[in-house]
Order: sequence, then C-alpha cells, then structure tokens
Amino acid sequence: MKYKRIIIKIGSNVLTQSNGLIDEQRIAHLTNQITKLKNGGVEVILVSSGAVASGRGLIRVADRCDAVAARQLMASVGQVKLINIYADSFAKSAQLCSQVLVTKEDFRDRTHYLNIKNCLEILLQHSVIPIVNENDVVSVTELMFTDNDELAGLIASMLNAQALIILTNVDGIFNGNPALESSQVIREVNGKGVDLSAFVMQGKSQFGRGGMITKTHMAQKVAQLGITVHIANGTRQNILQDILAGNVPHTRFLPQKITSGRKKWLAHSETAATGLVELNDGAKQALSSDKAISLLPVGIHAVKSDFRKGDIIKLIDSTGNIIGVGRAEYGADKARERMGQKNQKPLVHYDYLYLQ
Ligand SMILES: Nc1ncnc2c1ncn2[C@@H]1O[C@H](COP(=O)(O)OP(=O)(O)O)[C@@H](O)[C@H]1O
Ligand SMILES: N[C@@H](CCC(=O)OP(=O)(O)O)C(=O)O
Repeated sequence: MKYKRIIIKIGSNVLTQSNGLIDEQRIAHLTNQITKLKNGGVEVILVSSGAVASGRGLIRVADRCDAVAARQLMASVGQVKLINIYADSFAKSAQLCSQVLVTKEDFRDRTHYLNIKNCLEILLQHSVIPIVNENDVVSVTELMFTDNDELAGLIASMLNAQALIILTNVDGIFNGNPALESSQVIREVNGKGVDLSAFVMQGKSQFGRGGMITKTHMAQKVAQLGITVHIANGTRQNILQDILAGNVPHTRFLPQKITSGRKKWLAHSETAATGLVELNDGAKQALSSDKAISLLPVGIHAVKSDFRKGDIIKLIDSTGNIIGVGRAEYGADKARERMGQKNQKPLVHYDYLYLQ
C-alpha cells in the first residue's frame, strides 16, 4: 500500500507498561518506524494519547482531588514528560517533531477548523512531525472529545489523508472476546452497513478512554469519507511497516467514495450545530437518493431552534433520527417564513450538506 499522508493514532495502552509506567522503549521503536516512513516520502501526523498515563507514574494525587482535577493534574505533568520522550527519540534520527494540543472548541466553526488545518499543513511543509493530543488540562466534561480516536478521525478527514492507522493493544476488531482463543480478527470491513456492535464489548483496556466501540464508529465514518482505516496492534514489533506491506493480521476498513473537504468538515461538525430542523418524508427520500439535491424550504416540517445564516444545522426526520448536517444559507426566521413553500432558495446548498 502506498500512502502519501497518514495519521497514526497511538493509544495509552500501547505506550504504557503493565505497571502503569510509560514505556520509553516502545516509543523509541515507534519513532524509528515513523522516521523510516517519513524518509520514504510519507507525511506523518501523530495523534498520541498517554499524557494521563505518564503523569500517573510521576505524581501521587492527593485523596481530596476529584476525578476531573486528578486527570487535569496528571495530564498537565504527564504531557511534558511524554512530549520530551518523543522529542528526544525523534532527535536521535535528526527528525523534528512538535506539540499540538487541541480542544473540541478549536474546531467549533469553519474559521477555527481552518486555523488548525493551516497550522498542521505548515508543520508538514517544514518536514516536522506534529504530535497532537487533546488538551486534557482545559477540556473537561462536555467540552471533551469522546476520546483521541474521535480526534484522530477528525484530523484524518481535515488533512485529506489517505489512511488512518489506529494502534491499540489488540490485533484489531475480533469477532468475539479478544481474550478467547476461538475469536478471530475481522480482516476487512466494507461499507457502513456492516454491524459490528454484536462483537464489540463495552469494556476498554486498562488505561484507555473510549474503548473499541468508539473506534468502530469512527472508523466506519472516516472510511465512508474515502480514507482507509487500519486498526492494529501497536505493541507488535515493526507494526507500521508490516501494515503497509500487508503482512500482518489486523482490521482494515475499505475507503468508500472520496468526499470534498467541505463535506468532511461537516461530517465532524454535529456537536457544533446550533440549529435543528425537522424534514418531511418527501425531503428525506429526495435527499437519500443518489442525486445532488439541496434542501429546499418545501421539505421543511418544523424549525425547532433558532440559528443564523452560516450556522451548522442538524436535520432530523419525524422520529427525531438524524439525517445529516448542513450549513444554513439564511437564518431561522426566514426559514420559518418560507417553510412548506415552493420556489424558494435552498436552506442548505448541496455543497454544504453532509448526509449520514
Ligand atoms: N470485539 C473486540 N475486539 C477487540 N477489542 C475489543 C473488542 N471488544 C472490546 N475490546 C477492547 O477494546 C480495547 C481497546 O480499546 P481502548 O481501551 O480504547 O484502547 P486504546 O487505549 O488503544 O484507545 C481492547 O484492549 C479490548 O479489550
Ligand atoms: N488525552 C488523553 C488520552 C485519552 C484517550 O483517548 O486515550 P486512549 O483511549 O488510550 O486513546 C491522554 O493523553 O492521556
């Protein structure tokens, strides 16, 4: 497989030894592999977890700290250690890396989204390997990403990568409990219609946040946007080279049709939506056809919340299921005036409409 640009996400468990301490040798081995890819002409962006895990080994949290404060404390101390290990390790092969800490808020609208995109593009243009992590010190509760898998999916879409490699501590998605010998790795997932929920258990590994469920949701969404996703075992030697050579068992999500940059942005904008609009059945049917159709006011059943021109709005059906998201061409007041009428300007233009 020949990719020009890859996002590599490394989970906490890959970077942590069984005693909870950060595994410097593993980081060194991974940075070696990444440098080789880089020297072979591949652009690499790392999304690395591990701040909390490294902090855990450095500081004893006082009993009076609640869970949120403890996470802030460990991440704040741990991120310094983590990034220094990466920087020292990359420096051994004269490779520069950089730290990019983000929160969900940094992607809240297209302007903020493009600021982060430009920052990462500039780093890549200067041959730097960006190491992205959520800024756990400031992002708490509802402001948080589900986990770094979600963040990695967002970045892969944003940077038009050809592939996203998720490194975790199991060989991929198993068709049963990964601890059982009877379970096997699902090698290939093709299309979003494949239901993996029966296989994936709620639990997550010792130091992980989201678990395999968020990985499968995210991987299907990202593959749908035209990006190949590999879920593989980051604790195996030479895993990255082996994935690209196609000679290690792991789960690969085949890419579906290539989507425009604007639609990729919208695909990850659901939580930033301010507006909520209910469509009638005719509009729902029309939008789900293969044709490029904009959302016209005649297909609106109800405007359920206020929004302004340019805001992201969520489109739902009569049972409340989400159909898609789009960018409003005008505000809620005008949408209410024009609702149900024919021959009116589209509320969402096709180019700014992402259907789930
Ligand atoms: N069907 C399944 N196949 C593989 N792993 C699974 C499955 N169901 C649950 N898991 C669990 O998901 C864990 C990986 O997710 P997570 O803990 O979030 O890791 P990471 O820190 O790499 O993000 C595995 O260690 C495994 O225990
Ligand atoms: N941002 C956190 C990681 C959160 C997270 O998503 O962890 P994981 O499920 O191991 O990828 C940290 O650096 O500790």
